Amino acid sequence: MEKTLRGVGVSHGVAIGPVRHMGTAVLEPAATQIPAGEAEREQARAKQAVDAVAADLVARGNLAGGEAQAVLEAQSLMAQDPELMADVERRIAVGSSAERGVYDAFAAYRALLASAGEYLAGRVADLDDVRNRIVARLMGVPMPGLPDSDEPYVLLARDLAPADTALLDPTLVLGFVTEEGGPTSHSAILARAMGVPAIVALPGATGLAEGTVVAVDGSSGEVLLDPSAEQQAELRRVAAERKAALAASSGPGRTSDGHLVPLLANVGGPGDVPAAVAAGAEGVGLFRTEFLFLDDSKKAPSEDAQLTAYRQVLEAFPEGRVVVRVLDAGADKPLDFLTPTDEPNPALGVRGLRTLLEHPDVLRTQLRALARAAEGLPVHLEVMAPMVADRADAKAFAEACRAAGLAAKFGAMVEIPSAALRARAILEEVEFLSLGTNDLAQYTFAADRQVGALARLQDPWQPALLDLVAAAADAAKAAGKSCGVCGEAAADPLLACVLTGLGVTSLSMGAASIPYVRSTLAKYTLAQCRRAAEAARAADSAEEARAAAQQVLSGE
Ligand SMILES: C=C(OP(=O)(O)O)C(=O)O
Ligand SMILES: [Mg+2]
Repeated sequence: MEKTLRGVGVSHGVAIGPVRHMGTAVLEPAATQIPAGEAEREQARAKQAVDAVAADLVARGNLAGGEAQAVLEAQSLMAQDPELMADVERRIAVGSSAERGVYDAFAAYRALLASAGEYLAGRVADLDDVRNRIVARLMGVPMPGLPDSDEPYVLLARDLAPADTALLDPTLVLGFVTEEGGPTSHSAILARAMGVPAIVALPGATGLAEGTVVAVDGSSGEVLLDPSAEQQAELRRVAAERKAALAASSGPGRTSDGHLVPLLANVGGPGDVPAAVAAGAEGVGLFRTEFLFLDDSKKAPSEDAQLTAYRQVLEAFPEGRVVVRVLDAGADKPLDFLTPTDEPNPALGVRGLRTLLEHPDVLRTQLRALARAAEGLPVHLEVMAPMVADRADAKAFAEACRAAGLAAKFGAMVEIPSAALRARAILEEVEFLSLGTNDLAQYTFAADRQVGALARLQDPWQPALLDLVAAAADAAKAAGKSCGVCGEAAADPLLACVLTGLGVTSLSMGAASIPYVRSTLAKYTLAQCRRAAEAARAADSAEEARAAAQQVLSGE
């Protein structure tokens, strides 16, 4: 294999460490019969695997402590259930292999649990996890799902779903490399939120052997295999220098001639707030509330649970601005209890605001929790709806906000081309716009944001996308209202200057990108940004637009 692989760098920085695969194996062992003479050996193998998994779960519980410890200890007891073990041994005695015996015995137990009332049925997922651990150990393959590692690693995956990424331990994941996904995929967004280097759309990434040491350069998109000690030292030195230079930039977002462009953070919950504050975010420009809903895909979190999470985020920015997006379920962020499963094309189906208008109780609970969370705080709360298509959508959302007694500004995300084209009408109903350039690119170019092969069309430098940004920003200016960008386009320092030139009034991004954008924006005047924007819009491709903007900015 080549020593250097190339993909699309989507989150800056350098990570060096061994790779661990996101396990994807379907753990159904073959149902072949074993000779009778091997039964005893297979039974011993099964017992050994069960004991090892049970001990491992207890050890992990001891490390984790708290509630997690109780869950892991309960799982360990499940693994060692005497009746379950007796069933495994019976199955092996009549010809099953150890792995198949475990698989079938757990299936029978699972059926019993599933039919034994709500509480026990809720334990089915825990049981499946125990079964997968034992079967994976017997088959000698990685566990499906997140890698089992106590050492920091670079995560390799075909792609990452929000449900996977919500469980990632930021102290263990040094960086991500995925085969699929574009710059706006959730793997990329999460990597930026965690501030770890990441590369997406790297064909063959999952072919790397488990444990291979790699150096991931999230700026260049390069993965170096087995880097020498000198190469590692050089990469670390360059990354540290870059970081120190960035740390030196501070203060509010502004051009060199003082035009203010507030730099806000994209967060998924209270856990992302410290990084946002540390990066000097002037507030939150996108609080993706769906991450609060991922813990239990069967129902929404209670009003009180939501209130606690919202309050924690609001309190972190006492005098600042916090823009909360109401639940954006569906398509790439499905929720069992809300998202239809029979849609031929979920990205074009009932998702975002459409889902909430079909489930007004969920919207009402969320808005009430937000209203209560903001009570008594000096924060400037703004609430916006995802996937607004037209004025009727904007009106329905504004009415729901008013009905919930929300003392906040109500806004609409512009992530469907129709909303950008008719921004003026939408602004009759709401007080601000926020451009979701990830979905706006997806719908403008009919290019699924999860498909790595279409990365060219998801590139936010596409002049057609810039035209739509300009249309929305112009309408907002005419109405005397604000129009921010909260899609990943805002995290690209050069593009951030172009967006400023197009008339965008704030930029919101993963916390780790804020210093990069701040230091680049501070180098140019508003007039230069405007000229760069004009040059980019006059181009015919994303590459030309980028080069044209670069030329304008570097030539002056
Ligand atoms: C900000 C956006 O929302 P999300 O990435 O969560 O769909 C967007 O679509 O640009
Ligand atoms: Mg979106």
